[in-house]
Amino acid sequence: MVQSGPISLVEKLWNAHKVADLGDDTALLHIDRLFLHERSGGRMLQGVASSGRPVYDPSMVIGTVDHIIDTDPGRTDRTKFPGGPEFIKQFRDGAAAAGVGVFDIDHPYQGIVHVIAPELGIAQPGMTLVCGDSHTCTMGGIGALAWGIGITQGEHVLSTQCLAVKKPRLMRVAFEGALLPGVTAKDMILYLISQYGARGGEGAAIEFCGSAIRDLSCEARMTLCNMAVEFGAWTGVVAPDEKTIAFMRDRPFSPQQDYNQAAEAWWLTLHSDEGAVFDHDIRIDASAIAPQVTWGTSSEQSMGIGGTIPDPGGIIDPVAKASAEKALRYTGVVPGEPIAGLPIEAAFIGSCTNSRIEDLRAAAGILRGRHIAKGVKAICVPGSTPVKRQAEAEGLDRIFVESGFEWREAGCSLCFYAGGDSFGDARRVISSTNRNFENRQGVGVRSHLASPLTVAASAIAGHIADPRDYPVQ
Ligand SMILES: CC(C)[C@H](C(=O)O)[C@@H](O)C(=O)O
Ligand code: SF4
Repeated sequence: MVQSGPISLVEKLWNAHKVADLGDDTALLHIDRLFLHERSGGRMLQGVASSGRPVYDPSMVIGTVDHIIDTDPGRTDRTKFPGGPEFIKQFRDGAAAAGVGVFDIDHPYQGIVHVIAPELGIAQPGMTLVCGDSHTCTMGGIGALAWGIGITQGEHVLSTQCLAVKKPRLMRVAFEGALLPGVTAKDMILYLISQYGARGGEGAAIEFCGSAIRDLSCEARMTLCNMAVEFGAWTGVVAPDEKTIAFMRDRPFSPQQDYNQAAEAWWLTLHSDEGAVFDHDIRIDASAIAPQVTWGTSSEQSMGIGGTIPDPGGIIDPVAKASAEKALRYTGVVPGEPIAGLPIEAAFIGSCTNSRIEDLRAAAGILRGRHIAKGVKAICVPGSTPVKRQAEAEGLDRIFVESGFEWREAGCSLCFYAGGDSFGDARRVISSTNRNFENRQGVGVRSHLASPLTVAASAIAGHIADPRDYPVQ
């Protein structure tokens, strides 16, 4: 990375956290916050405990339960996930022994780790944030350098509050122009991945910029950065601006009183300098993006809602061709068939991609005064208990329930089937989540990724539908 002259946002964040140069393009970075969840956090805590080392600073480590817990109303610790109660107990015991706080199942701040961290103001612009979870990059949406780590790296952070990190290559993705109505941040990122491939951003730190990014809310920027990892990237980040400052104000753990002015002034310096150099530049015309929906088993197998299923016969690369054929077999769709109109049996709104309050408001706008199609199993899982409470205060839960959706407790839930939950007999699901891999949402379940608007419209129609055909009423 360039170290003098104009520098990029990512370099500024990098330099502000550099403790030492380790050579070989690697630096020791200070880590501001480590987040733990019960799926990977218990093992990190256990690893450190068995090594006999203390946790360096437990107050910089924050735990929550989200992955394995049930989301049914009235849930208890007796999760449906096989072995789940033991997993949860190991996490709780490890956290208690290390002095690490956990937003547990009945805590008002409980929720999906990437949703609660910014909403509570624990994740802040300019910070380095890590978690044993690939979607940690979500928090780049508020201008933090945030990335997923493995168990061993988590143990290093627990013991030292530092991590050795190889410098990523720098990529800039500019979305210029205005989005069309009915098009969201989810559509932007699916479009990007469909154009450049699921490895298009491999290993990169991506700065998302341009007028269409400035126009997005902070929550939408988080949706976009959430799926940077589905583009193969190390992380994604958006420079903080006045919207970020407004978003951060008065959150339970955001800088208060004397500190907030200094913090805000610093946050506004966190942008790429004019003339900063990037290894790769991509420019996207935002007005060319239609609502997206995936047809295959990779996020790159995505297309505009008006499109038809591609014919793998036209693919020259034999590997890509074989993978498209395999995806078609799994998802049971036919080349040449329009994607809109494909019957669905289930609809899911939730996950760290699209379960924040703005997502629920947007979906409820479409569902209000309408009912989902007969035979569709539809489930809404708010991303956090605070999101759930807020939605209930606004009456959104009533709209979901009256339209035929189940209204759940917060967690990852059917995003990855780890709660041991299922869509019942339903096989084809339209889902606001981020991964459509084989068996991701249940054995044999075919997942079509889309925005919450498209999920809501499709649930009403009983088939994959264009949200623009369902105006807010
Ligand atoms: C269980 C966890 C480690 C995993 C991840 O890293 O992303 C999960 O959140 C997922 O989305 O597949
Ligand atoms: S909501 Fe889904 S993608 Fe996000 S952390 Fe949970 S399991 Fe992973």
